[in-house]
Amino acid sequence: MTTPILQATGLVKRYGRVTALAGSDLELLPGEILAVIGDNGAGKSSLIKALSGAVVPDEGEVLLDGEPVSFSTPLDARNAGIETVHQSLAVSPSLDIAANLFLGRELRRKGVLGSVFRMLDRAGMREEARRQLDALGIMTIQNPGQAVETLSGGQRQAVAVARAAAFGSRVVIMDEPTAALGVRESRAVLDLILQVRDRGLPVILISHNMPHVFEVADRIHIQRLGRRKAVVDPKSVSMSDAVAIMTGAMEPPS
Ligand SMILES: Nc1ncnc2c1ncn2[C@@H]1O[C@H](COP(=O)(O)OP(=O)(O)OP(=O)(O)O)[C@@H](O)[C@H]1O
Repeated sequence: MTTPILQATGLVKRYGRVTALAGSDLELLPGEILAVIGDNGAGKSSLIKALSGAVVPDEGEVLLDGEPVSFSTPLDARNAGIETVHQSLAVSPSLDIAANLFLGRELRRKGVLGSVFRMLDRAGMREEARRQLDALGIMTIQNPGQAVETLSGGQRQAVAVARAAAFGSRVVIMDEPTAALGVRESRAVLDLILQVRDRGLPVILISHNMPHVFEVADRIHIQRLGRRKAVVDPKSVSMSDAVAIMTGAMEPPS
């Protein structure tokens, strides 16, 4: 059997009396897009937060490439190669695209200018940003020096996805990346997600949008009442059956 890139077993997360995760498992295989679907409150966000270091689970284990890991902060997860694109976009509108791509890990100038005077290598960052955006085929962005506040919602989302793709060395997690987008912008972001996968990075995609999920996912993890209820193959399960399993109207196929 292939070793999952990212695996969670028996995750429990309680918030006071609410149990958000009641022993949840998850497996992300190399090179796949794993969609995570579930009704409101099923524990999707809590699951993703536990995998990305945003919450520390009360119980359970997370394995990265088969090795146990414990993330106390999102930075721990990032340092381990797990990049997360959150629902509320963490882009800084007044900064330009290149600066956004490198937010928190800016390139410094070589020599004392960088090491002592902490001067930023702006030209280097723009060049690298251009390279990343080109690699992801975001041709609509002409100039990496453009301020993010002048971009459309889809272009901003593309910048966030590009950042995750650029720095996520092992896993990219996307929480509702198309939720706020129009048809054309959603299309561009879905294409980006496919490109990230095709470049060899596995992706976890949380979405309520069933057509999007069925279009891009290799497997679909169905979360229900804080647990993984089933994993289904979008090629052999219909959208209505997936929704029925998600809401409890139908038992998953054994
Ligand atoms: N910080 C918190 N404090 C208290 N309860 C919380 C907190 N975060 C989540 N919960 C509760 O945990 C349960 C699972 O929430 P979670 O956000 O993980 O579900 P979800 O599947 O992502 O839902 P949605 O699709 O609505 O975003 C819910 O009952 C929620 O109210």
